[in-house]
Amino acid sequence: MPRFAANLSMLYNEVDFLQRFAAAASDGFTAVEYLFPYEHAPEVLAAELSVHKLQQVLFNAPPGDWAAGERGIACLPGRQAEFRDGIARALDYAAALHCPRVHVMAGLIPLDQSAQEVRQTYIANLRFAGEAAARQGVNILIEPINGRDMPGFFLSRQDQAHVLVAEIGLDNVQVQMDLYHAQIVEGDLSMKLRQYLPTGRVGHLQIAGVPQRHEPDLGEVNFSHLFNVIDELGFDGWIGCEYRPARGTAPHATRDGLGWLQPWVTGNAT
Ligand SMILES: O=C(O)C(=O)[C@H](O)CO
Ligand SMILES: [Mg+2]
Repeated sequence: MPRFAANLSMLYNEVDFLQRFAAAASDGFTAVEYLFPYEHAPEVLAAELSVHKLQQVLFNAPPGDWAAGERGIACLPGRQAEFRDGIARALDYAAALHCPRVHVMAGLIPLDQSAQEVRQTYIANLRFAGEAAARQGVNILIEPINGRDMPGFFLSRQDQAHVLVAEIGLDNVQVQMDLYHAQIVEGDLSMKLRQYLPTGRVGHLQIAGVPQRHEPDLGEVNFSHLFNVIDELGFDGWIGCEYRPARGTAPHATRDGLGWLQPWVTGNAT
């Protein structure tokens, strides 16, 4: 049976961030993920996890200057020192939160650098991150993101991510396969799952309806079918529910949209 984690950056925006842990737990989630923990002290987050009996399964390394439009710095020549500091900070949080995965965003392709320099910078940075993370038993994830939501992002396709992971060459550097982005960029999701999950190189899945990034039962993708494929393939990781509830921030907007999840937590899925 697939295991689902609530993405607290997108779900439960009807309440403040620190209240989202309780909301997710009361809806039956046993695991959470979110983009960035850094506005809160690790012990505050750890207390929320502990009180609500939740596991932290994923968060992101510092992405550079998000407000200025940066979406990671891993591929940016000249930012290696900042990248390394960010990995150290992320790993401190991972230790405090007992979190086994950190997503490292690639960044937007810098147009004033050669493609070769950008690629080499990315690979060297990911090797650094992977080696540092391995020392504390953490996996580093890289995620292809669609170019409509993030124009110019360095990483957009599953095949590109798997080539890079092979070249980085560390067991603990893996792919975060977000089926929302994958459907927009390349489609053929069942076959892509069948191609990539058996490699053991996919460390985390994420889902959302396409094209509006609402609940997975809204839109063009048949997620019930995909959950059965994921189950059949024996994927034992987590599936992050990384969508914006269609009811927005109305009271109980997230809970009222969770009907799609019920068969998968009660064992009544077909
Ligand atoms: O946007 C996504 O799909 C993600 O998973 C990133 O962590 C943040 O952009
Ligand atoms: Mg994602």
